[in-house]
Amino acid sequence: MRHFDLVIIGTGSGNGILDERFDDWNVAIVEKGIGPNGAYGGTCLNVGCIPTKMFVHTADVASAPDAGPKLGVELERRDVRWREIRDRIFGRIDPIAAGGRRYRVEDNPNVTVYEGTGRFTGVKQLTVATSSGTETITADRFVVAAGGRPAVPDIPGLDSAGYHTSDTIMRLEELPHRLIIMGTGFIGAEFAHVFSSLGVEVTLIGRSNCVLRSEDIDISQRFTRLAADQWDVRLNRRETRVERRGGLTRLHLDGPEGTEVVDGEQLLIATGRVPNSDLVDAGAGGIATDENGKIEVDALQRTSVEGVWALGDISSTHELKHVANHEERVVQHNLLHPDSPVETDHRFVPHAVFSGPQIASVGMTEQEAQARGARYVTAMQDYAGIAYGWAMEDTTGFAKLLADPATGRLLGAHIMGPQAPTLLQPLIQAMHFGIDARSMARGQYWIHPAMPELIENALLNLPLD
Ligand SMILES: Cc1cc2nc3c(=O)[nH]c(=O)nc-3n(C[C@H](O)[C@H](O)[C@H](O)COP(=O)(O)OP(=O)(O)OC[C@H]3O[C@@H](n4cnc5c(N)ncnc54)[C@H](O)[C@@H]3O)c2cc1C
Ligand SMILES: NC(=O)c1ccc[n+]([C@@H]2O[C@H](COP(=O)([O-])OP(=O)(O)OC[C@H]3O[C@@H](n4cnc5c(N)ncnc54)[C@H](O)[C@@H]3O)[C@@H](O)[C@H]2O)c1
Repeated sequence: MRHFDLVIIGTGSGNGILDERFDDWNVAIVEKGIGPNGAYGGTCLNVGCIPTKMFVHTADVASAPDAGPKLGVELERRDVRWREIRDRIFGRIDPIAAGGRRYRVEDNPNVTVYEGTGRFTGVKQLTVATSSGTETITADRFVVAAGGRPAVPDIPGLDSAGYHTSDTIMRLEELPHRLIIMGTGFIGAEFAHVFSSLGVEVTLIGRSNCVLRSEDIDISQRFTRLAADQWDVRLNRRETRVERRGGLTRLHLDGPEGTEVVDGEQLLIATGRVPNSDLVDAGAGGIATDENGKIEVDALQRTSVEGVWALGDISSTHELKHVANHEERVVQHNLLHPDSPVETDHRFVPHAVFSGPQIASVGMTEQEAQARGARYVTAMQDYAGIAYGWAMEDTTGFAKLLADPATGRLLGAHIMGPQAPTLLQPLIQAMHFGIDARSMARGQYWIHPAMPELIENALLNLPLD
């Protein structure tokens, strides 16, 4: 049985742990391969953040004609060359994944890469099934960075009818005329924007009464209205059955007005993700998981087994790449410096939804502030009320801030509209570094007439004590 100083399971954020400081460590990396091609490098690079945002940018360009008429410009989207779009994106990504694999396999003499699924078969003992057989390895330290996978609901007929998830939808051979998307969270909202901008008719199915229901109430209500203007949005629905007939997938639903059927050439399931703790058989390794299957970690990212760390989607409540990367840096430090460990900082975790419009958020939503009994005031600022908003003729975007009225400290910030993620960044900075709203608004210049004036005005609108 080969024994290592360190075994890392998963090459998403886990891959980033190793640098030259580990050159004299004997390390094994275990990776089963992700996506349709069994790629190296995890979700974000191959089937997540990066390709989706490359499609989103293309979609934004493709939807530019929609903004023309109100500015007195008539534009036309004449042709969408789907295969060219797809192949440009994966023509860039696939070689990066292959290069990452090659680097570890060929250029890291201290690293052994096992290409197969690893399952714990004892405490600090992993059995890996590779194409050349099964091998059991042990190590002083393990990092479990095995991420998650799309959750697929149990609906009669779904398996035989066939479906896509975010792992496969971006590699379609042809654009469908109609696409059904099940799930109104991040992935549903982003792919609805991507495909509708490329000319596909999108039907979006949700169980609750709004789209992006975890967002601040004002954001999700406004977004739900805007979604219904662009897509066939069906809320408060339950799926009862799926069938495939005559080249179409037919989804049977129960809703407020009884039963109904929607159809489309393709069906995308976007109903959340499940952690891969079952795939690694965390339990057999003595590693405690919670009721959602997430590996339990403390502030140092340690699991219930001494010498076993976990990071990213398999353990974090925030399924976001910047969080996985932060946790990876914490684990890296703690492996290298066991006598002076550092803690993960999850105080102000931002996120963005790259849909149409874009959304970005950090800190408390108003409903969370109410539930926690926090003392807070709010301020709203429409894009329509700033000079750059006039230039864009924006009528729907806004920023909403929550702050402590006594200290002026920001509690939450939520933006919906053009460049929302970029506009949010200074507010994240203010929250991290404890800059109060008044100092932030009046302690610096704001470029005129640029979009961040949205933030300046929102800050000034806060009714502080
Ligand atoms: C469509 C989509 C879009 C996204 N967009 C964004 C975005 O814009 N911004 C953002 O911040 N986040 C985004 N995310 C989330 C982000 O991709 C994840 O939070 C992040 O990639 C998680 O990284 P990780 O290292 O925890 O896991 P992963 O990157 O998933 O890595 C886990 C690796 O472990 C391997 N593995 C699993 N089980 C085993 C096993 N038993 N043996 C061997 N190997 C195993 C897997 O093959 C995988 O390669 C998106 C996710 C999706 C699905
Ligand atoms: N821009 C980004 O940062 C980004 C983009 C994509 C994904 N992600 C990450 O990936 C995670 C997964 O994305 P997601 O959109 O799949 O999950 P999500 O949790 O955002 O949304 C899933 C939605 O599906 C609903 N749902 C569950 N079962 C359903 C069913 N049977 N029928 C209809 N709806 C159902 C849920 O109620 C929820 O609203 C996100 O939570 C996010 O952390 C991030």
